[in-house]
Amino acid sequence: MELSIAGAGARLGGRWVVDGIDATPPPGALTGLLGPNGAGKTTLLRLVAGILQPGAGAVLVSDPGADDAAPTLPVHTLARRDRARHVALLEQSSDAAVPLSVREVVALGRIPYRTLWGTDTGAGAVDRALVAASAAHLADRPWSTLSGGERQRVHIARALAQEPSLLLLDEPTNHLDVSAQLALLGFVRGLGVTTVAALHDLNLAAAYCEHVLVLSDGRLATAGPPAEVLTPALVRDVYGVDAHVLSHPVTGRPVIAYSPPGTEDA
Ligand SMILES: Nc1ncnc2c1ncn2[C@@H]1O[C@H](COP(=O)(O)OP(=O)(O)OP(=O)(O)O)[C@@H](O)[C@H]1O
Repeated sequence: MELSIAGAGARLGGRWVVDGIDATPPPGALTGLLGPNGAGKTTLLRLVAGILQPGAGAVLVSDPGADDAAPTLPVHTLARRDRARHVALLEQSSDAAVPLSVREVVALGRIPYRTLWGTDTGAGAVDRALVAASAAHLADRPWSTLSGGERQRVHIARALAQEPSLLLLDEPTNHLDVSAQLALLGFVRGLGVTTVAALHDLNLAAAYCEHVLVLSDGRLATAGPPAEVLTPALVRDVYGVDAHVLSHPVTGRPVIAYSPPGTEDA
């Protein structure tokens, strides 16, 4: 699905917490949404998901039913069921204790596909999603007994079971161990689905994202391929941290080496 964010803004609590964002994440690729705490990443994801209506500008997507791929449709005007079929938002996980098994939680992602008779035509989607999120071994466990990282995998599986054409992930690597972080982003990148993921780890973004959007104080500070965007000046300006940007010896991707405060002056 093609996505175009055109001057989008959101006003919450009497101020513009997201302001005048213009961005076109590349279709079919993984875009990283970066920025310090409170920069507006979650709010922008909610705008893009269509669950928050922009107070200014628009978020446009291509019409899921049309051949023309140009993004012309304001996402918040999609019928609820269409939106639920095409757009998946993985929010920062809640710890609600629901009396469901893992498989039942993942199957919640299939609700938009149920017919009037309660049948789902996407046989196997739940199993495929469980495997993709490295959660197949958890399928029969009660949800309430899972660890934080296991729950995160199940949340991801539920979003994947939706088989969306626009995937929005809010800190998807939260709680995951290094191996699971790499596996998840590698998998998502390989999906070929337009994906926007809020990430705090600049090195993960540098390693896996084709494109990054950097927010600062609700505005778009810069956007582009990680190798062009993730410079020492950017890390200094947006995060207030000194850093060196190295080149990964194998992949050639940027590696950010942070300097603890005071060490650059020594
Ligand atoms: N409902 C709301 N009412 C008032 N202010 C809000 C509301 N929701 C978010 N904010 C404020 O908007 C700003 C952006 O919040 P948002 O959650 O989008 O940031 P974020 O970049 O996702 O942050 P983090 O990295 O800490 O998760 C913050 O200052 C936050 O306090």
